[in-house]
Amino acid sequence: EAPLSTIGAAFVAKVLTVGEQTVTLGIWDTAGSERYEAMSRIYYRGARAAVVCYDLTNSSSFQRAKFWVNELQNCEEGCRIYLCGTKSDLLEEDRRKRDVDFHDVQDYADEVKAELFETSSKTGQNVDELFQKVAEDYVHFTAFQEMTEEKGVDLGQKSSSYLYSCCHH
Ligand SMILES: Nc1nc2c(ncn2[C@@H]2O[C@H](COP(=O)(O)OP(=O)(O)OP(=O)(O)O)[C@@H](O)[C@H]2O)c(=O)[nH]1
Repeated sequence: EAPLSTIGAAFVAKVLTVGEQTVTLGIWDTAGSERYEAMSRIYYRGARAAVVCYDLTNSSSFQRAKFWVNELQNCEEGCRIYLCGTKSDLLEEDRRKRDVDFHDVQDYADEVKAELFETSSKTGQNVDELFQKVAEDYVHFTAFQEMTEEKGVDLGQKSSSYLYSCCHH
């Protein structure tokens, strides 16, 4: 069956483990099309991470992904960006289907300080790895930053309540 287009956004929570901690990611799947542009903004406001997807077999989708990366960089300081090339299964079938060069995207990712993953929702390739990285980065960078900046935690103290309040144990 053909999947339906996203109208507005869909939400899913994903629970992951990073070391000793359990992290619950709240994931909004927003529509990438121009038609819903204004609506998508509502959902990524305040986001700590954004997975910007493009189709590896369609170079214009990568141009569109760059638009969203710019948006995020301009509007959401503190939002980590993950570039996600989709449909990698099609490239395994036929390499000639690749329309977006891996190294070009890697250079761009370095430039905008984004991570890069090539995934397939059909085979599941690299999907868990992508979300695991999002959760790990959240724990390593964002949670720590928020804990020190917003709560003014004394770094000399061994434990803080912030991580406990934002992550389940
Ligand atoms: N072969 C293959 N096809 C895929 C993959 N992911 C999505 N597709 C196909 O690509 C088309 C679009 O997929 P969607 O997941 O609806 O794409 P989207 O960008 O979320 O679309 P909107 O919800 O309208 O924003 C569908 O026909 C899917 O079957 C994949 O990993 N491999």
